[in-house]
Amino acid sequence: MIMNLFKAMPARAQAFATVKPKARFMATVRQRAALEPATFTIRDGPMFTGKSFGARSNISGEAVFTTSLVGYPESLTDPSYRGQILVFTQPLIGNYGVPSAEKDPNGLLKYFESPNLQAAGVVVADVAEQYSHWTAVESLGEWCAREGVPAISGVDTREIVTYLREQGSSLAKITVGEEYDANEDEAFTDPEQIHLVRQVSTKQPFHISAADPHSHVAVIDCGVKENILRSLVNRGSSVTVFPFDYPIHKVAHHFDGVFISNGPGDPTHCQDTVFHLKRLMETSQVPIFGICLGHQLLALATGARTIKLKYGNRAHNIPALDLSTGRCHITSQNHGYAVDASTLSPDWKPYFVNLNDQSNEGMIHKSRPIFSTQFHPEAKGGPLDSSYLFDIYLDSVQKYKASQAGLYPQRDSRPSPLLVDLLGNERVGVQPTIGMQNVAAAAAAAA
Ligand SMILES: NC(=O)CC[C@H](N)C(=O)O
Repeated sequence: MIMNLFKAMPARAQAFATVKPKARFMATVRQRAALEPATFTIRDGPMFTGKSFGARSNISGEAVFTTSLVGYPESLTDPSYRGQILVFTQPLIGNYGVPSAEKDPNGLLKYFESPNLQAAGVVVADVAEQYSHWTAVESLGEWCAREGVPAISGVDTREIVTYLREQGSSLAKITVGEEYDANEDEAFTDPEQIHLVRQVSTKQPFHISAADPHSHVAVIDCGVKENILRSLVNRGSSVTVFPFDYPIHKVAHHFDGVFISNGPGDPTHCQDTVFHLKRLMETSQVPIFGICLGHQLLALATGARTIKLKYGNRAHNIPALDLSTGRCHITSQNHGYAVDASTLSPDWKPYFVNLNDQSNEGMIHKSRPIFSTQFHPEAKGGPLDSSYLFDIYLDSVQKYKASQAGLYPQRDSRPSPLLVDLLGNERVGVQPTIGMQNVAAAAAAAA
């Protein structure tokens, strides 16, 4: 083994000598940038000094932690992380690099959950500068720098996470450069004060056709993960994706099902969506499925309440008990809010419960095909234990479609050319994340 390593060395040295001068120069620039000091400061809490490996800019946001071991490209492109500084408990992050924004035959991103890096900042104990994977096109540091997202390594993430567990999710900032004066701070930006869904939702409807569609679902985009669209389209349902505040109840009769996506921030910011969902359930029998923020919005629409958890659940291995079968599923999660199950109205019952902290993990209507989950059945990253929920949903969608055949004979699963031919097939006008200052500026500009 040792002999093999020695044998490999001259070959590596030789390979480096053949690297083009420009590439060598870029590598040196990157190395220098990587050596720059950076700080991670928690408001009213400790400050940690480390090294910058991302963009040379300062940001602030809500510091949250994830205990997921893999899946950093998926997590960091999940729009639900918008405005958050993500602290990884897994100590070595970046060793398999970052894939490309390549698309699949349906026009959906193959490896990312949205086109851009969504988190406001990244905190790791140890970043891998060398990476290796067949899908990788760049390093985590190169990606963060290109996307304008600051990142810090060389800090004790155990201490940070212990603090966040004890104090709860906290406002924090990443500052890059030699001099840091805690007193000269720009204010800590609080993403809770910003309507983050408005920033990540498509500005206009778009359409993705399944190859041989059996149904057509309307998706309310609050920051939809690409794998939710893949999960529907690959199971044979075309999707038309609507902005979060689109009056969905006015167009629902064109569709066989309505789906409510995940998304960032406080669910109570989306009062328009909540009102439209309430009207939808009053005026239509259409099957509805909601995931994460979608679950919280559906709950608000039925009159239930949401609460903020101390530090949330962000992991790929959280046990959720299906109360209808007694089976436990290992689930992928990323949320800071939860539905208060004690406020569910009599037509509803809890569907799943979290076996770690007993928080609500889903609800189901007692007689209609409407349900929602706090966890992510589409995973990415995470286990696919609960992906069968998409099958249950699409079964009810097809049943509903059959029951409507007499009422709407003109409707077929190839959506009306009038409705969708004019639509594009990707998210429209969604801003990349370029640090929380920019997120705040964009919010001010949009107001
Ligand atoms: N993944 C999500 O949809 C997150 C929902 C919501 N923003 C929360 O943090 O609870």
